[in-house]
Amino acid sequence: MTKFCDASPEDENKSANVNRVLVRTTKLSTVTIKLYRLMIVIRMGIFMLFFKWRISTALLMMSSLDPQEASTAVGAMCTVSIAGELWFALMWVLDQLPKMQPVRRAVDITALDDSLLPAMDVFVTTADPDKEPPMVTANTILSILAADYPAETLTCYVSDDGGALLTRETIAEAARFAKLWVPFCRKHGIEPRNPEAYFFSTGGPKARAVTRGSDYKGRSWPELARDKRRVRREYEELRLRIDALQAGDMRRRCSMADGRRGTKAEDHAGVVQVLIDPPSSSTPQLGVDASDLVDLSDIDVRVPAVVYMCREKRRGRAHHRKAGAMNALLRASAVLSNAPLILNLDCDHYVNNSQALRAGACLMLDRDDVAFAQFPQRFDGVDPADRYANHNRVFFDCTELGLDGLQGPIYVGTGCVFRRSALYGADPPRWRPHGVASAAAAHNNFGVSTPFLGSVRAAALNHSSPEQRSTTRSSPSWFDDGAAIDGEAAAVVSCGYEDGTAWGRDMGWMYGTVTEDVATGLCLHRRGWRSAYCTTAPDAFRGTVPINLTDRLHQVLRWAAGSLEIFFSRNNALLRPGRLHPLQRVAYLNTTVYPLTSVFLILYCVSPAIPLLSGSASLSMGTPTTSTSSATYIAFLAALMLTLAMVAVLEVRWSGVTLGEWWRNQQFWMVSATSAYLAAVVQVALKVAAGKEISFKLTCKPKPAARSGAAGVKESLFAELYAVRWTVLMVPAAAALAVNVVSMAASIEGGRWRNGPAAVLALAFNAWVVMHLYPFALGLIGRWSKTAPLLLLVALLFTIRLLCFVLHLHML
Ligand SMILES: O=c1ccn([C@@H]2O[C@H](COP(=O)(O)OP(=O)(O)O[C@H]3O[C@H](CO)[C@@H](O)[C@H](O)[C@H]3O)[C@@H](O)[C@H]2O)c(=O)[nH]1
Ligand SMILES: [Mn+2]
Repeated sequence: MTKFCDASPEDENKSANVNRVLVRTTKLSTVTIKLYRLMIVIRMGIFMLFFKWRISTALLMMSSLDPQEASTAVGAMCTVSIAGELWFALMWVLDQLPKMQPVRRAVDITALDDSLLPAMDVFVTTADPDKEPPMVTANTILSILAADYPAETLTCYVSDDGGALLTRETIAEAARFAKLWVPFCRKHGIEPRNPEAYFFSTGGPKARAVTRGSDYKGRSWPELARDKRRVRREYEELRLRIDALQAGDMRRRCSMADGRRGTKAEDHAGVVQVLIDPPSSSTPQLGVDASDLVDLSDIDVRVPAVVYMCREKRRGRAHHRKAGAMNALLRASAVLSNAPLILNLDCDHYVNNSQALRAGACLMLDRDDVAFAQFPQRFDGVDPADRYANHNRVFFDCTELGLDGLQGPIYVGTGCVFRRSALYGADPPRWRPHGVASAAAAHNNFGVSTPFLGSVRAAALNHSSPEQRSTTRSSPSWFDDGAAIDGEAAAVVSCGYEDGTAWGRDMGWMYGTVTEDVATGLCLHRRGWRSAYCTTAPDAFRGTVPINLTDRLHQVLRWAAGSLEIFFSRNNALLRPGRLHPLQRVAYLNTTVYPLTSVFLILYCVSPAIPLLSGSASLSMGTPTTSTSSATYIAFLAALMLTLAMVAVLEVRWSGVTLGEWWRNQQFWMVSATSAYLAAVVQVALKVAAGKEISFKLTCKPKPAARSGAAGVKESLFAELYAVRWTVLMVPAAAALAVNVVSMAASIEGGRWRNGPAAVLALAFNAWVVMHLYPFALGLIGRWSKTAPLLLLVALLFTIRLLCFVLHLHML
């Protein structure tokens, strides 16, 4: 019960009306972290020595070259390879520096005072029911409605960017089922509150249903089995109904020759429709004993409000993808519930821990300069080997923790709680010494809607006086004037609303990039806001991932292209730093330039082949110094590799990521850097040079039936992915290594190696590449038809890379 127990200057702006510590922040300062920092510094030192040596030898070699020889080719080659090495070193430094001061935050939700809990609007985005199964969306909505948050302060907004009747009907069905599901969850305190995950245990290892009495948190343990059976039967009926809706939708589309979804998705009217009205008062409404179903006497049966939104879209008008949808949601929700906190979830990310919303609220109440609290993204249905590095653990468990020690984690889309006032372009309190700016007066920034401007004023007021946090509605009573308010809500989602305003530029979610998340977070950080990272156990939210290589590479491509778009926009982190912490700026620079690595990587690999092909410079650029410089080079490389490995091991130790996960990350980095990143560079080059817009290819979400948790699932579920087991794939890898060993042995002459060190290094490198090739080999077998051309291209690049690297060594 101590107040501000770790009172550092950072804690000074804690909210005054919190009398217990909501959030405890610990700086990691173990021996491991100290060693980690030391190793990073040592490795940077080695880099300096290496480059000093590398550049001076290159200059020396060029000056000693016979001018008859085509020294331009040699010069170009040296330049390219040194530039490559410099770039790789720079990228490593940019990646490591922001990770040097990680912190961990633990929230204490029991310290929350329910009466101070701010209202929360949850935004769910959907775009295409063909790629995003309606059943997945329905489950997400149900998990939100059943979350442990006061029903009268929670509202679920669902955006339907496809303008599909199917989506609207699905949400309506889910809303109907919620009247049973939500009280059932409350009665028995079950977890997770996503029916599919609860009944069919698809939620991964930690998210299994309560099966032991000791874990039971509800009120009538003996009744659980009976109630569960009945609710499950209802749920299965819901599934059938939604399947029938989907089948009907299919028939409808088939009967209309040109009435495909594509045309409707890009051209439809705006709709805002309240599907469940907000519960009227804050006193729990108790249920009755409906003996044929579930006994709900003494259970609060109120269900949070549900609002369906489909913003207007017209052909030829930019709709700005997810960012546009989020901004429309921001305005529509302002007119209706105007909650000070906003949670953003993609339609496939459900609430896995019913306390997650409270955890988010803790972080926001703890400090008033936090614009958003990002949760780690966790996923179901990833194959146990995580071949495509879908879990992205190094990012979520190292990078984001490191950033939290600076100015806060990067916003990466789904699973993030926002402060509404921050999204309206307001400065954080520290930079606003003279009270709230009368931003709401600026019509030209916000657009013209009287109720909306009123809500902005209410939100600003709310931000300055925390005691009235939970009552912020712009109108005295929500939906008093139902029809008028609905009409106004529809007006703020019309496609012309944003014309001539600051939406997408200084307000709301940012436009101009396909990764609106990174850009939006960057803009908030630049204004001086900070963010916080919120890890919970069990995982707060869980989502789905692309399960085949094609979809995964498309996703990586979109992220890479979006990042580069930010780099080449007015949001460039280097040119417009604003109030960014210097290391935060480094982190943003890293997140926006990384795809360029592919260019250096490929040039680096191909450059040694150029003189070979042109025949200008002989392979033996040999000078008497060959063997010594080759040995020095190898010594440097060995030191750099060794320190890299040590940094990795230490990183793995402090963060709790496994070495396997770290390795998978490296592997998939190699895969992406030689394929998707290069494509992203080309896309962005086309955009910068010719104004060709980058498209947003929606990720396909697997259907619930195909989804499965990582633990205890038989591998047969991944039949398509696992045509061949890993062990079998060891064979070609071992063969490749054997070939190398033999060729190395063959290079022994008279008891001495010709070019021995180079051969050893080539061997090691070969082993490395072969290991990276693993995921490809697996993908190739699993998905031959769809990914073959792509895979062949990448495999070709790899081969070139391998050959060139070996040649490169021999040329030194
Ligand atoms: O025009 C569009 C396109 C997409 N979406 C929604 O945006 C979300 C993300 O799309 P998805 O295809 O699932 O992309 P992912 O790569 O899986 O998503 C990650 O990366 C995106 C940025 O590229 C972020 O927007 C997401 O929040 C983040 O989870 C989904 O809910 C979509 O329904 C829309 O609402 N309108
Ligand atoms: Mn997604």
